[in-house]
Amino acid sequence: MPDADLAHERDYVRGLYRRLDELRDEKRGQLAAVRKAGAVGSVQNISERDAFAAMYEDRLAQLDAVEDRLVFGRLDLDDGEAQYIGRIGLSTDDLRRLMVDWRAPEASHFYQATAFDRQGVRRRRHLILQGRDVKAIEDDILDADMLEAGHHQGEGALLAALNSKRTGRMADIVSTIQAEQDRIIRAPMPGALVVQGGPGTGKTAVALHRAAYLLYSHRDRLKSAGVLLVGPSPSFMKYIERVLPSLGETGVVMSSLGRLMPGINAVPEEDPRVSRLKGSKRMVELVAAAVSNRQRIPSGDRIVDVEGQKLVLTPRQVRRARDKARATGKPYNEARNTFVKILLRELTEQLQSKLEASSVGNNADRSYLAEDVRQARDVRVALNLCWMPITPQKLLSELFSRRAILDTVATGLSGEEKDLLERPADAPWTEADIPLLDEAAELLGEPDAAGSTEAARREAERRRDLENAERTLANLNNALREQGVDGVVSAEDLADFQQAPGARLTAAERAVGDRTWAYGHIIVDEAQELSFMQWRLLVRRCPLKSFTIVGDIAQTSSAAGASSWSAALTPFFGDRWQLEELTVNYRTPSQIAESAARMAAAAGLTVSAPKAVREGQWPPIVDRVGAGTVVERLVAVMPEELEAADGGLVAVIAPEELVDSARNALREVYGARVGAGAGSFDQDIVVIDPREAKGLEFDAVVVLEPGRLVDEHHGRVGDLYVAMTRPTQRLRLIAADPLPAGIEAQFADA
Ligand SMILES: Nc1ncnc2c1ncn2[C@@H]1O[C@H](COP(=O)(O)OP(=O)(O)OP(=O)(O)O)[C@@H](O)[C@H]1O
Repeated sequence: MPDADLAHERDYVRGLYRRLDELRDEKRGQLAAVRKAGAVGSVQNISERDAFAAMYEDRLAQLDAVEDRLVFGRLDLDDGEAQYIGRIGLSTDDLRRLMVDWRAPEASHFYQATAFDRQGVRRRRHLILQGRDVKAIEDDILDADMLEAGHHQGEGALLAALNSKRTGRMADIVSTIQAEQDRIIRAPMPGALVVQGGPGTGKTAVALHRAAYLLYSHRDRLKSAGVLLVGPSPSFMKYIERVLPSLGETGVVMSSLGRLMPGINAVPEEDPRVSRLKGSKRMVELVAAAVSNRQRIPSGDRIVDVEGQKLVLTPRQVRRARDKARATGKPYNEARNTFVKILLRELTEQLQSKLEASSVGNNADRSYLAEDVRQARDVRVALNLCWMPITPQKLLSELFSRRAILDTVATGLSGEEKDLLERPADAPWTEADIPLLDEAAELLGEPDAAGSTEAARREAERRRDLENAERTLANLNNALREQGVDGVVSAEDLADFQQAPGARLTAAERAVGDRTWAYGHIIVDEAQELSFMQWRLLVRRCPLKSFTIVGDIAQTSSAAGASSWSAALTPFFGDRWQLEELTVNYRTPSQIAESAARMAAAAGLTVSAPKAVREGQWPPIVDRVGAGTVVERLVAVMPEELEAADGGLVAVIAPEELVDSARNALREVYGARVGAGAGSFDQDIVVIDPREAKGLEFDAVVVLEPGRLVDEHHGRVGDLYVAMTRPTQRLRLIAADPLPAGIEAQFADA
């Protein structure tokens, strides 16, 4: 009987939360005990205790993170067993399984089974929770025989999720992952997987759940190498930042394209021509030329004074030393050490012969002379002029701010192109500069020898920690097994935990600060926006080329972005990438989705127009208004939009030049309810440009002057397509300028 079913599920779910509480108490107790023991005992004991404490903390954080909707599904199987599916796996003390982690192989049936392909499942049940209580249950009966037993129907867990109000933060979809999405989430890790999908098909959701899945199924490898997730902008990263923690995963490094170089926080590049040029393959040659240009052969002999003796440095000597140093194949700053050593030795020999000849220092100690040469200011200046140690920032800032250098180095660029590259030395770095800085860093290597020694020292220390870790691992794993945490600790984990207290960093934390970190897997969202140079940077960060690449070629708005996957990826992956498609739009109601697709098609954009999963309440609305009154109309219609959004989020997406006036006008009426753009999605009205809107979604969207978003001075068709596909409920366009062709035809009588 249905009500008895509900009572049973409530009871079971109460039991699961009880078990969760028990585990939390247990961890808290263990943590307190370890902390109480304090920092006494041998170094080995203390570091072991630190390791335990850190692991208890991590496990506790994970147990706390899964509180909300801990369990969401149940499968009734052919063999009569009932299997509960939730955010983590839970077992009793005597290892009887209470709930299966959604990422475990057997949980895939929850997402994949259909009436045609039951996969041993008779009934799939969705448990809809409110707090810790089961509010409703919904059944998909896959085995017709079960229909007789009666079943629970509702709006459908998926539709309920899709119709819910947006909060400005993305939520996980773990309870309603659809079969085509699940197949991608669980695809094997090696190689490059490209997920193409139109707007709202769940690409971002799939990317995030795949990160959680890979961390679960390849924990050993990924826990030490880490996963990097790259998105287009800081506001987008903020939008998605809560999803992985809600899935109990905190070990993913999330970065927008402007933050991929540690220590630099780049601003967007405003000029599309600059983005295009700085993103192009030609920059590889330019940066290499800029580096070589820093090695100079003097035009004539140079006299250097060492302790009153005149020594000569000839162009020939310098050339020979340079060639030998280059032949080491080391990066510029590291090869410089060889260059300097050779010339110091030669100058020392010269000094010695001079002293011998003048009989002043016949008995001079050679090492003492070498020190004299090394310390001499003249020598330092002369060597620096030939081969200056340099940082990537200095290299590029001088290249772009001194026309004379640019003219010498950029031989393949036109005058107009060089104009585009020129910028003041103190201008902030833009997103387009980041891959060039990275390219330069790669060619330059460590800026000074001390740095590389430090890196070597850290590595040696880590190797020692690893050996220690292996010794204590057996011990630790036994203890953990007693706590029901199985197989999660590797020697690497322990080595990380055993670092000195200040340096107790997870792989993710260490990776963030290390440009040369090699990730185990990289997930790229909105990947259509990436330039050649950005791809080059990312591939360098994952030498194994294990990538998940999600995006929609039709939504490209960056001038340096891709117009085909093959063109973008072949230079890096050859033909070793696999394409998967997502075909259902979960965000935008069908009337709006179709209107956006017709607009895009009329503008010549090839779109993969996904099938919308639901009908909306409203068709798109178009307001034609008189010149100069767009903002006025916006203010006039806002009450209607807010009412329709019913407490949800309303976004105004406007061409850049209208953003400020629209925001100011709305602020006069709505004050602090109006968000200031990127990262202000806690307010219920936001005014943004299409670039900031990328990847986000809102209950209602008002687009100002859609015609301008497609005109090539302002943006690309992709921008309007992005703007029109952001709403989950309602779309309004306000235009004084002519409407784009594809829209004009649809709303001829508007
Ligand atoms: N299986 C699902 N269950 C519930 N909600 C889903 C599901 N798949 C997608 N969604 C929801 O649909 C919306 C769109 O998803 P998402 O942002 O991942 O799409 P996208 O393909 O990245 O879109 P775009 O390319 O337009 O930015 C989100 O609100 C997401 O939570």
